[in-house]
Amino acid sequence: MTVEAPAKINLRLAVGPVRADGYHEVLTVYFAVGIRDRLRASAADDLTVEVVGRQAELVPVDSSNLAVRAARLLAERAGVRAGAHLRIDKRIPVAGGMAGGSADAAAALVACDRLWNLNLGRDALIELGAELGSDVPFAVHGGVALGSGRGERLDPLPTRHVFDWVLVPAEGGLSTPAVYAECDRIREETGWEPVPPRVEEELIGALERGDAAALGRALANDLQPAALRLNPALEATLRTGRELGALGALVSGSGPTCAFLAADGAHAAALCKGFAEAGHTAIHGTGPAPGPRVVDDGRYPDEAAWCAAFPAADSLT
Ligand SMILES: C[C@](O)(CO)[C@H](O)COP(=O)(O)OP(=O)(O)OC[C@H]1O[C@@H](n2ccc(N)nc2=O)[C@H](O)[C@@H]1O
Ligand SMILES: Nc1ncnc2c1ncn2[C@@H]1O[C@H](COP(=O)(O)OP(=O)(O)OP(=O)(O)O)[C@@H](O)[C@H]1O
Repeated sequence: MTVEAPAKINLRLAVGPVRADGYHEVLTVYFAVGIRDRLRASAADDLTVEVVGRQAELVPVDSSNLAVRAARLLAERAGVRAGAHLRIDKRIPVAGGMAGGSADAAAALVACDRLWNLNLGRDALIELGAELGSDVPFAVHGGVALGSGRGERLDPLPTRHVFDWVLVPAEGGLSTPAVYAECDRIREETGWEPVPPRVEEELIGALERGDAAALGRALANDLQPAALRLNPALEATLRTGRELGALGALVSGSGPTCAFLAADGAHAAALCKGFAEAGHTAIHGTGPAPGPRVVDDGRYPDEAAWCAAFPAADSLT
């Protein structure tokens, strides 16, 4: 059973006050982008994991792996034996703010649900996902959605439009708790008055209309100042993208991956070329991408529909 699951960008990440449970109240526009990890689950007596691919050496292969935790939780709740060997092929930057671990957890939920013939359905898997991490429910959901609470409560935001992104991973990762803590420190220093998080109408309207220029102007991330303070080199990456003509530029989630919005596929290819000349790796990804999909022989079962909905091929420069 092989499943591919996409990465995410937060088009808007509004961070409110810290709650009693230590999490921050957020309002965020999640957007699934077509850079995917692939997870194969095969029948086995115990639960084991191996990781191959980009930055595989940075991913734990013990019980702390988020995909292993997901499979174990699913087995517990369904009352079945947790028997599976998981093989993860990483392409999503690790600790990059693109929810790679959450994508693997979502892929494991979908793959093991099939492998163990549970047929729990997507809503039940989304609910289980919330126990694994704030981003996991969206990783199961895919597409575009408004996330609230600590990010786990989802309202779909349907859009018929495809957007082209250029993602620039950074050297090293950033720890999500460390970035939220830095955000708190900055707020304390600057005397921030707690306000509930909100998402601006301009961004929702631009998404609905497929207006990439307006969407580019509306992108915003409240964690960005914190990510920039922890990794000042990102400032230059964002500047390079703007100088190359990106419609919008921001740090993705807790960073350090930077996301740049392009007008179309050709513009994205030109931005990738510009970044490569400036010495950066750049990845072209389109979206909104559907959530985790079972793949068979490397092809999506409904590939014709998939290609019609998401015409531009995702490519690695
Ligand atoms: C930055 C984002 O990726 C934006 O979507 C998410 O907020 C992070 O989601 P995630 O990686 O799934 O994070 P979790 O595993 O739920 O939480 C990790 C840590 O991040 C911090 N955290 C996370 C989510 C949230 N709403 N407030 C927080 O303060 C907490 O310190 C928490 O202990
Ligand atoms: N399957 C997994 N893939 C990647 N990292 C994992 C996985 N399981 C556990 N981890 C650990 O989780 C840490 C965060 O990884 P991840 O790639 O999910 O970060 P992230 O993309 O910044 O997360 P988010 O965007 O949800 O905040 C890694 O440093 C790694 O040690």
